[in-house]
Amino acid sequence: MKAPGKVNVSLDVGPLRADGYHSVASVYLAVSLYEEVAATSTPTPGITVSISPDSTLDLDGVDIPLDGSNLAYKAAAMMADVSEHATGVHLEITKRVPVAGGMGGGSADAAATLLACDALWNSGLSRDELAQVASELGADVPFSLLGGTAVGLGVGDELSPALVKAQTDWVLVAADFGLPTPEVFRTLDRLREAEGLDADEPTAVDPKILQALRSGDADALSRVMVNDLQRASIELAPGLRATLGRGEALGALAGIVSGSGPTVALLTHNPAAAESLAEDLRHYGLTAFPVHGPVHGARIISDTLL
Ligand SMILES: C[C@](O)(CO)[C@H](O)COP(=O)(O)OP(=O)(O)OC[C@H]1O[C@@H](n2ccc(N)nc2=O)[C@H](O)[C@@H]1O
Ligand SMILES: Nc1ncnc2c1ncn2[C@@H]1O[C@H](COP(=O)(O)OP(=O)(O)OP(=O)(O)O)[C@@H](O)[C@H]1O
Repeated sequence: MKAPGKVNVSLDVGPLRADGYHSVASVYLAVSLYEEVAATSTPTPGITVSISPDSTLDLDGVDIPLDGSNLAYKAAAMMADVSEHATGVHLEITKRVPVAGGMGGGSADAAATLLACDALWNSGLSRDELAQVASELGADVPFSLLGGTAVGLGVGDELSPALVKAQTDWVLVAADFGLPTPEVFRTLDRLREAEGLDADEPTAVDPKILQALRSGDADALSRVMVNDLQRASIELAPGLRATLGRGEALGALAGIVSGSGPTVALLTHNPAAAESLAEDLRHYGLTAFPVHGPVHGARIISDTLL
């Protein structure tokens, strides 16, 4: 199975709730950077996980747990609980999405694992039931199952698909460090508190963002994309400001920190512009991937469907 990473084209963050989460209003875009998960039955019961980085991703010094705290492991354990024919299972994850990068890489692993175990054990869960399990695993997991373009409300898990056929072309700049999502949210709360600002409850996304995405108008999109978490990510990693500036100086229409960061997403006019911007950024020693969106959510790998 493969599942995509995401960029939040807009992310409006409300106040901290009693459950430790923040309500959000976000436009999610699934992009063409995929995680892969192969699930195979094992003769002994239990769940094992192995990770093999794709050649495009440097995992040196990156800590990914292989035990019960791995999101893919958790996904398999939840599927085993509801599947009559569950067996032992080995999950082999091929990583391409930067780890702790704000692109929902672990969430993509979880989404791919849900489908892989569903197929392996014939769980009989409906797509809605799978989405329910997904939302128990994390705020971003339901979107990785769904893919495409969607508006996310609640904590990001209440999704409404947005009919977007037009493609937008981006360059993702991966950092050589991660940012823990909870710390980025906490930093935003702290910055707002220091300013004496009370965040409004987000209830809807700016319709201009969906209009720009639907018409594939990258210039219009570049004027309206926004991420409330960006300033918190920059507070924790001030070098991100330079990455955004570099991207724009080299011709990106606009740049945005993806989700909780530190990956930066740079918007371009077309695939050729994305290729050439990525090439230019590599000359500055940056890790840059040209991608496009929207792409499909978690699904069986088939080259003809790429
Ligand atoms: C930043 C985003 O990636 C934007 O799509 C998501 O909001 C984060 O989604 P995620 O990583 O799947 O988040 P989870 O694993 O569910 O939550 C991790 C932690 O992030 C914080 N969190 C997450 C989502 C949210 N709406 N409000 C939060 O405050 C909470 O501290 C939570 O304990
Ligand atoms: N399958 C997994 N892949 C990567 N990290 C995982 C996985 N399972 C658990 N983790 C842990 O979760 C942390 C965040 O992982 P992930 O790559 O999903 O972050 P992220 O992309 O920033 O998430 P999001 O955008 O959803 O906030 C990692 O630092 C790692 O310790």
